[in-house]
Amino acid sequence: MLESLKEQVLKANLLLPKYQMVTFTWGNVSGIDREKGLVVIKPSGVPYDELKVEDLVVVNLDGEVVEGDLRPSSDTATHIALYKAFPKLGGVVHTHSPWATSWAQAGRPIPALGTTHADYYYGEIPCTRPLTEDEITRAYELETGNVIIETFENAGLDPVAMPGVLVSGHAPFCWGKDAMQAVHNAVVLEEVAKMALHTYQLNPAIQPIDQFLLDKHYLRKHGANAYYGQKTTSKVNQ
Ligand SMILES: O=C(CO)[C@@H](O)[C@H](O)COP(=O)(O)O
Repeated sequence: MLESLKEQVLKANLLLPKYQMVTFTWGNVSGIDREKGLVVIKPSGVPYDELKVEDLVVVNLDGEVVEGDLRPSSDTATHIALYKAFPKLGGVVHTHSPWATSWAQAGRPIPALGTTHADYYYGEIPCTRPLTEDEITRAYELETGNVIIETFENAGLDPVAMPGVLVSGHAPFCWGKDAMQAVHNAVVLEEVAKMALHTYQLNPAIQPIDQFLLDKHYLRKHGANAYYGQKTTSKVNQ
């Protein structure tokens, strides 16, 4: 069951150490089959260099294991909450990548300071509020998902145009149309977080880029008339 999704989720998980997004067993990637209502996710605590496709765990949207001998990621409830709230998500990734995690630990959103950011994130990358003691003790992973959803609802953010978030005091979660795009967005977030910190060191007074530059870079890759790369329908570069 779900063999092709399992292969993609395995491949996506193995990109995390390749791109130095995780240390030890930190992080996790999942993918969803929305027709079946099933999520394939990394098993908890398994070293990436030992991870095999048969180790992956399949859970339903209640978080119940329906296939697999190992326990699913400890962050499974967060992944499921995001899939339920954001119907266009096909893959979710959580990392502790150091630069993005530094911004999350500082409780600071990452402003769009340049076009690298604008190419993937349509504006400031939000940081959630801290979880309350009750949320942490009662249902930590579920409430981690809920605080992300709350952050997006309060700010009126589109999770397609903003494919990631910083969880205050914790680390980033990213997503995409599938597990591979989710990891791609996580790698970009880490790069953008590193650049932003250095940008502020060079110029503490720097302001976010203007809306017209943000629009140009985001929409040339993701808009209805996108013309970046070789897969677009537009024939004319604006
Ligand atoms: O958020 C964390 C730790 O704070 C996670 O990244 C875990 O480190 C990964 O847990 P598993 O997916 O192996 O259960």
